[in-house]
Amino acid sequence: MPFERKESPFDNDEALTKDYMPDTVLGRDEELDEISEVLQQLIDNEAPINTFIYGVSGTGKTVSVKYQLQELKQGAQNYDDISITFIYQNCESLSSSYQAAISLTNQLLKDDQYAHLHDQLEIDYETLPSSGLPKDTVYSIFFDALDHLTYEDTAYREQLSEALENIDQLENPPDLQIGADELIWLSKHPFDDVESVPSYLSFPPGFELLVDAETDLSNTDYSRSEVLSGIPEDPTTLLAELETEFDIRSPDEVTNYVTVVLDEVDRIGSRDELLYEIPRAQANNRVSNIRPSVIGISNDVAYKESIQSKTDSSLRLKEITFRRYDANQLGEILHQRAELAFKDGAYDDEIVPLAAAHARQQGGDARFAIDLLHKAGVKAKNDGDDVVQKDHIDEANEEKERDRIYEVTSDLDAQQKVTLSVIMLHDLRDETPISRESLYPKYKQLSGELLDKTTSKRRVADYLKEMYQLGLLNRKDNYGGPGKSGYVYELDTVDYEMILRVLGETDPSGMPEGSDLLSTELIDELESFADGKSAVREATQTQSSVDSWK
Ligand SMILES: Nc1ncnc2c1ncn2[C@@H]1O[C@H](COP(=O)(O)OP(=O)(O)OP(=O)(O)O)[C@@H](O)[C@H]1O
Repeated sequence: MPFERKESPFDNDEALTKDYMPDTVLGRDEELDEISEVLQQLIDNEAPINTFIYGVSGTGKTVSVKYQLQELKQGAQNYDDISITFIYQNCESLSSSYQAAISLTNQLLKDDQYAHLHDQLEIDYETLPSSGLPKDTVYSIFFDALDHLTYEDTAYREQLSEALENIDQLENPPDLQIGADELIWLSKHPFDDVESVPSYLSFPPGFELLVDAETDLSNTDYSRSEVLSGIPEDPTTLLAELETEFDIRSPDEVTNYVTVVLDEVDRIGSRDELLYEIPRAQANNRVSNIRPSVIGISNDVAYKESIQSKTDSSLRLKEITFRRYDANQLGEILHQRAELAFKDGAYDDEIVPLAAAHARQQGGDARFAIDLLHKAGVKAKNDGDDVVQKDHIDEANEEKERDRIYEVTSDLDAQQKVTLSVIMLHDLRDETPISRESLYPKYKQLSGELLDKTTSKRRVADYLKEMYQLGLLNRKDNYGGPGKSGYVYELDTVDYEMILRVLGETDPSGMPEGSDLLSTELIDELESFADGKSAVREATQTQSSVDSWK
């Protein structure tokens, strides 16, 4: 069938993608203020504050930080005594500080605006290899790179190069054969103080001889005037003259701030020393040209606690907490996105509060809310509907819930899956909620038959607790006296089809080869349940599908 363009409710579906950067961040006034308080230090040219931002998923941490950094960048343009550089790193796929340092360094090495680093770091690589280098080497390259993110190395050099091209505008222009890099270098290394010249600098012939011989050229073939013909005798004065004539701010008058943002920093786990090394880099003499600081972002509460135990007051670590969105805030965010994403009149206004309510139930996750709108739009398009309606949102929500449950369930190991099948069996027999004690005999039997081994009641209690924490099971208090489990369990969302799919998968970890977890007993019970359902259905003439058994 030839492809033909479909009618679509979308005007700009980009506005519902995960990397879309909104013009305004809604409903986060307090949090934005707290971030701006931290960043204000840089505008005020005062000691930077290190920050740790915590909040559950989708509470707008990343978008708020990025938004405020943009604002700060704009604000900073009004002040020429500060230079501010940010580096953003998502640590999602990194498992140590070593990897984070490599990734950050490579990000800088790949960035055209920092092309000077390739010369200045004097490393043999275009980018650092992902493994193989000693940790100390990686750290020293990384901090060296940070130390070169300065005004002098960027804007100043550019302006100076331009000034040198127009040097004939000076009253007494010197006859120069060197560029901005050499001039800056010379101004810092008077001839009698020079050990070696970096390989990336290019001086006229004879310069190195002059350097080696210091001021005495008697044993060379060069005369001093010959060598100095392309080199200013007093580079410091020439620089000062160029700065004044061409209105260039001297690097001595500029403070360089470098802020490293480590998003999802909990992913680098316990080997997270970078988070502490960056703020201390100046005190530990790892950098001398910049004032470094760090912003760590995480949604892991356990990580937040570990940070608190590792930091002391010398770190000046300010903590900012992002609260969950309420339904109104989610509604505002969704309204903003829906207006951008959908064509005029292509969505029913009711979808916004409905999607907000669903997302609120998911813990106030804005990412979930926006994705719901996107999925609903795609559903409307595929159904050939001009307008996105409430039904599309509900369907999208169910689909997302199924995906979520499938994801967590398929990660369970074989023992946990057997426990899940036992709960399902009891559920089919109307015997839930059920206690650990009551389900243990069936667990023991099925686990023995299917997996050839059983575990203790205590382990089964652990499985139940884990599945409760994953949101697969509901749990109620049912204290049964000393030594008895205090809880009873039942399935949270009863989607037998999905559980069967997970149980039927061939290779869950811990399974003997060639078997699956669908016990004959479970299948029989399910069949009689389905028969019962169809009998009820026939009797009541309802249209419910076999998929929604319960
Ligand atoms: N206040 C807001 N205004 C507009 N868009 C928002 C707002 N909050 C979140 N979003 C959007 O929701 C999505 C998730 O936000 P963000 O990535 O900032 O959350 P997060 O708290 O960093 O989540 P995680 O911890 O999972 O990384 C993004 O697409 C973002 O643009």
